[in-house]
Amino acid sequence: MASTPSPRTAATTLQNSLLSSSSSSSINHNKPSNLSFLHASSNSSSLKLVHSVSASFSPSNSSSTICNVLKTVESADISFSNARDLDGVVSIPKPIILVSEKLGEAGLDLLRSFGNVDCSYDLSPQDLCAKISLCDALIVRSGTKVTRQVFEAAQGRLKVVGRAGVGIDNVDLQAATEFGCLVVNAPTANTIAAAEHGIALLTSMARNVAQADASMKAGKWLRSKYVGVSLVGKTLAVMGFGKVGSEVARRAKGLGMHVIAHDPYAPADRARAIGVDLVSFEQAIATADFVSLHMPLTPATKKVFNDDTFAKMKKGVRLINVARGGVIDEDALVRALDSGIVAQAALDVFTVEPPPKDSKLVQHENVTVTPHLGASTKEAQEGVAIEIAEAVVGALNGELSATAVNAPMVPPEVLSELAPYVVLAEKLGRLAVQLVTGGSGIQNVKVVYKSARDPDSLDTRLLRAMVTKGIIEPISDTIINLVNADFSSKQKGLRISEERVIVDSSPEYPVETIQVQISNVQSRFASALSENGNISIEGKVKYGVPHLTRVGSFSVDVSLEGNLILCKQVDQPGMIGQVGNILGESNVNVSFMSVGRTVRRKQAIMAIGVDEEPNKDTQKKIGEVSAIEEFVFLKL
Ligand SMILES: NC(=O)C1=CN([C@@H]2O[C@H](COP(=O)(O)OP(=O)(O)OC[C@H]3O[C@@H](n4cnc5c(N)ncnc54)[C@H](O)[C@@H]3O)[C@@H](O)[C@H]2O)C=CC1
Ligand SMILES: O=C(O)C(=O)COP(=O)(O)O
Repeated sequence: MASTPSPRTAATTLQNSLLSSSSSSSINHNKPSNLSFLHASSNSSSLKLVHSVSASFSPSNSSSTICNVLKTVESADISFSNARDLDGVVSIPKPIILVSEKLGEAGLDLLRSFGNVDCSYDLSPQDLCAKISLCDALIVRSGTKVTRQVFEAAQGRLKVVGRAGVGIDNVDLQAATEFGCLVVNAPTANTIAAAEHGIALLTSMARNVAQADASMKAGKWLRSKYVGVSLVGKTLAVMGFGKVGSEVARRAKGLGMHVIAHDPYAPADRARAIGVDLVSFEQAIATADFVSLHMPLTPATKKVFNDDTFAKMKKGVRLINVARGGVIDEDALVRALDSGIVAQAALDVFTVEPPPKDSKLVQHENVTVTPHLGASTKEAQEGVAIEIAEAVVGALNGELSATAVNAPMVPPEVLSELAPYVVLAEKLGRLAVQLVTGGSGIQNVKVVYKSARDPDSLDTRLLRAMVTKGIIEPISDTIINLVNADFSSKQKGLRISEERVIVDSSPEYPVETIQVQISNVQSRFASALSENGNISIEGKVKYGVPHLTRVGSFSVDVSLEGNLILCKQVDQPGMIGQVGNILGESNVNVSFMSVGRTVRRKQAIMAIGVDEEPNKDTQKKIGEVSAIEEFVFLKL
């Protein structure tokens, strides 16, 4: 027997729907597809995995506006097939995790206990693209470039990229977000290793350790050539006062150095606490004897050390870089070394890694180099491997990792509480879009949450993302999830606004009702228009199950499971029987029925939940019932 999932499982299942998997009608437009994936649905107590869904869809222009493709949505062929094992539980194949660079054993063990791990080091970009469509997760260090091409080649399967380290400049985050792929990193485990390497480079550079060692090994004994400089009392400028930078500062203080730092985002009190003055960029570079770089590589920091900046430095300054090669204009550094502005440089990182063998910078006699070893201690690599394995496994389980780089962090307890509302939000979005007449064009959607809770304590990002998913996923060529919902809606020219209305009910429940309104469109079912001319549907969660409670200005009450027929009719006896008979004759099973009316004996809306899709003939017969003014069949 299928057991009732625990709240944790429920939250995880929900997160899968939010993050890692497609839901009931996810469709890959790029090629007709037959996909198997998890679908979050609800029963009275909690969420269950219920369906494997196969969907086929013809290609469409992904840049088309919603109006151009609504007709296609209406004719999409979506078929459901259960994929349960003997216990009625969906069997899920183990995820495939590609590890493209050396990772510590403890992390690999953790990954192996969860999925099938493919350690393929030194893949060419072409080989990576060829493999990636078979992988659910990819773990990299700094050597693998995770480009847009990689996400394209993944064809929607890649759910998470784990960066076993800090810097994510080798991952195209924009592309990851567009493709709905979560990126997580391991930001803490290599901090000390990087800081210690920075100090190692600082001290060995000051005393010419590497050069002296090389010359002795070449049979020389050059004591006067390698006279060094002392550190005590010298000024060190730490550029980027984050995790590594502050640990370098702490250690340099211990060496008796005067430490200043530049970081536009660092709090002054944190610097002051370890006796470091935060100063401007200009002041830092103009006064320092040693400059140590610890900022990330971003568009703002690219080549920030260039001819102009070197010209402003103290003559004879010494430079250490354990951050990223790209923050330095390397040609300018060679010029600064040649002119003596920079007396020495100690570099662990390079614009291109490995740098060309004939690199003037690497070969320069006043430069000490290491091949990106900052994070390479046994301890750091074990720590990083565990940190990233946990983050990737969590992400594959649908959890939103605390180290997510391109998605909001949502605590598990919030996810668990919102679980049925998230399903409701997606279904309302899916219903609302089907009520729009093909070709009308959707630009403005408003989601109204009625809740007894203080608006500040209600996190609606998940709900908004799921309404968005319901609306645009059927016409999108990518899976929509929490990572890419906002991006995808903007790209399609869709403006989704939100309103929170405080109601006088129990704050025990996060949301009383969710209403989805679509304005300035025509509807296939005129009764779905409210007084102000907007398509408007509203739902609520009852006993854990999402229900449709309002269509236009009519109240209804039907569980949002299976499919739905909405009929507008004259309010008169016998209507339920007539329509029920027609459906029964064609073997369409009715799961729920509800009638809502505005004025007695005048007009009513009948909402009928059906397990199967009525064929054209059956739909025609319903339309021919004289008291029925209009009706629409909607897929949930
Ligand atoms: N060589 C190696 O093996 C390693 C290199 N790293 C690199 O070191 C860098 C720092 O790492 P963490 O300290 O862990 O990161 P972090 O995020 O804790 O610190 C980075 C700091 O740089 C600051 N920053 C951003 N833009 C800046 C700017 N324009 N000017 C000055 N400061 C700026 C941020 O406010 C932040 O405080 C990263 O680029 C990372 O990739 C980290 C670990 C190992
Ligand atoms: O964590 C970082 O940012 C690093 O640069 C470490 O890189 P690596 O994992 O050793 O290739």
